[in-house]
Amino acid sequence: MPGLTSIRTSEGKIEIVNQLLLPHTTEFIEISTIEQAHDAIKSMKIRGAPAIASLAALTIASHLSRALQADPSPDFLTSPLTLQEHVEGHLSYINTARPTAVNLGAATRRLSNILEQSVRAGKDARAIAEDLIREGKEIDEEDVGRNKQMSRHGAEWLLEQWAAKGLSGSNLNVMTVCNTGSLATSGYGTALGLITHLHETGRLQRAFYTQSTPYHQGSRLTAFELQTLNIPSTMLCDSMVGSLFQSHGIHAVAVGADRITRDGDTANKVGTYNAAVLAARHKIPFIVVAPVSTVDLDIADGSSIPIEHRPALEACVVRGALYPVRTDAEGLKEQATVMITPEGLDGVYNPSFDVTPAELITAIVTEKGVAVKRDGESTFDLTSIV
Ligand SMILES: CSC[C@H]1O[C@H](OP(=O)(O)O)[C@H](O)[C@@H]1O
Repeated sequence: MPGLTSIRTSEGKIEIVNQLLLPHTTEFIEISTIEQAHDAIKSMKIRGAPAIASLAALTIASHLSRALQADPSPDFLTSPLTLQEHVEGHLSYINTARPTAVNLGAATRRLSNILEQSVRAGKDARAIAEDLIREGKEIDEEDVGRNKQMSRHGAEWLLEQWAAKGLSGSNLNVMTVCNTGSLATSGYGTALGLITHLHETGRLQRAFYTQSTPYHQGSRLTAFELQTLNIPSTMLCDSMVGSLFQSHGIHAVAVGADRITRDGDTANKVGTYNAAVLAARHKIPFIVVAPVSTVDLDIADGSSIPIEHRPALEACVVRGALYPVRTDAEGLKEQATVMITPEGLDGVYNPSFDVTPAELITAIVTEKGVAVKRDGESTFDLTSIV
């Protein structure tokens, strides 16, 4: 059975599945403007670093396709420079939707570079728009093949590690955090793609995944994907990772990434750092699986990664009721939304990501291959995989 999908396009129409409602409701929403794409990303109707990059790129392409077909043509198609100003404005705007995942910025920079090259080449506005449309669609279309490549690289590397330990015949138990499958990408997935590849090649014993609260990417999305793919899986609460490692033979932890710095520090769903510390204690290989577009060579280490803090309310709802309950609970919903004061925190700490230092990461996998640290090194040289 094919995997689930985050985005679908037909006759120039873009639709996303509203991931806030999954798995109990599968509702597709049409995205036809940059503003709608921005809202969908910011409100997490669509999420996952590669998926939000694909939506941004496809929305720009769709916007320009409609402009080329409009009669009369919109003013911004009057000249290359008016087009460049118009598109750069949209790229800057969509880039503000969420700060941590670098893929969104990588996609908008790629479109900006094509725009600049086409303007410098002396092309007319319509030809430049056509270049941007092609590139925007390419950013989405290339994702699935890239994910299958990195998944194979990661799975083969992991099997080699265990074969070297005399476990060549064993199937593997792999734990993951959050959702990094088809719902987080344009298809197949990254870390969940590695798990899928092991399953497809008969080398997976079982997938384990954390709930990944408060959005529940694990219990709502990863669960849905693994069950759809008929992959044997077990869910655990975020606080149970240590207990799992104490009581079960886990052969690896494979996670995605939202931003990987030059030295290999990695921002990913909050709870990833906890799992990395526990994996190190239990000597379990910890693998990051992500496309090259997630690597930010402009940032030396994790201290410079912007960490998104989500609205307090998103962490305060349990079974439909609001928590933490305060004795002065008058208008708690209003209080829940103002618990994080402009000056700092008051009552709810709700970062969406954390940073795992390179020293806790065993391998980083992209579509170009696998990088490991040199003996005695605590950071990576990612040159061979970017
Ligand atoms: C391949 S998805 C990468 C990354 O994105 C997720 O975050 P979110 O659900 O908030 O967009 C999670 O950190 C995944 O590992």
